[in-house]
Amino acid sequence: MKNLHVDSVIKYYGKKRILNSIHLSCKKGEIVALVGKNGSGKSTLLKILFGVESASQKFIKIEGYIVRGNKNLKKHINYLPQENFLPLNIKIKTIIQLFLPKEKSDALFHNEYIVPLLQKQFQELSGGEKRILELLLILNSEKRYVLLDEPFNGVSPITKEYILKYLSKNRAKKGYIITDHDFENVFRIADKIVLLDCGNTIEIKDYRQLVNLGYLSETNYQQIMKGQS
Ligand SMILES: Nc1ncnc2c1ncn2[C@@H]1O[C@H](COP(=O)(O)OP(=O)(O)OP(=O)(O)O)[C@@H](O)[C@H]1O
Repeated sequence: MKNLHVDSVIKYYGKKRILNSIHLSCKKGEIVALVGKNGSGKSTLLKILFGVESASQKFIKIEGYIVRGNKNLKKHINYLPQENFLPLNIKIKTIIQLFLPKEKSDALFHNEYIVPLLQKQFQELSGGEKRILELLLILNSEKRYVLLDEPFNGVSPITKEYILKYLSKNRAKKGYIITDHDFENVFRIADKIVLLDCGNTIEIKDYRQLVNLGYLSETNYQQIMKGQS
């Protein structure tokens, strides 16, 4: 089975139970939208999956094999954190060469969004420019599963549209778990929606459930329905 499967994740911060034995899976070629209210634990779950946050308990299987140890997780999974992660004072061209194999870096050197940035250092980029560079590096990495924590944050509408098309075009190559509060755009490309609520994951079959469970307002729901008609 070509998928990333996680279950029985339990996480406490102090005495507060954040994740309550949750489970989640993502097939290769699938885009999973992980949504939930502020503070519901989405970032925590992605960090646990990538192995940069500990958990009291977790069980992760990748393509049928149980994965033990955080180093092994990183062999298969890449992660776009909410915060910038690239070195500040290195030229973008060098960062791309360090981060990607030659074939991929050469392709990125011709990307319309990257060309104007190549001779700059990361610290000289705007927030949105930083985000698209980091996102394209993660999406072009060799890893089979990617976790994207708020990829659209600070990104202008036209660039967002570009990212959505880029993801759709490349969807077959990897499995994607995306969390972002721009629910309308994320839902447009998602194959599956999972709500994190009170420490549990709930697979959403109907947008109405998101209203009943307090994630969307009635107005939000009408917006989605209007967008679909
Ligand atoms: N390092 C930490 N120490 C203690 N509590 C934390 C820590 N990181 C997160 N939390 C708490 O864990 C809960 C889940 O946080 P998390 O950042 O995972 O939520 P989220 O769903 O990603 O939220 P948002 O949508 O606002 O980004 C919150 O109550 C938060 O206050």
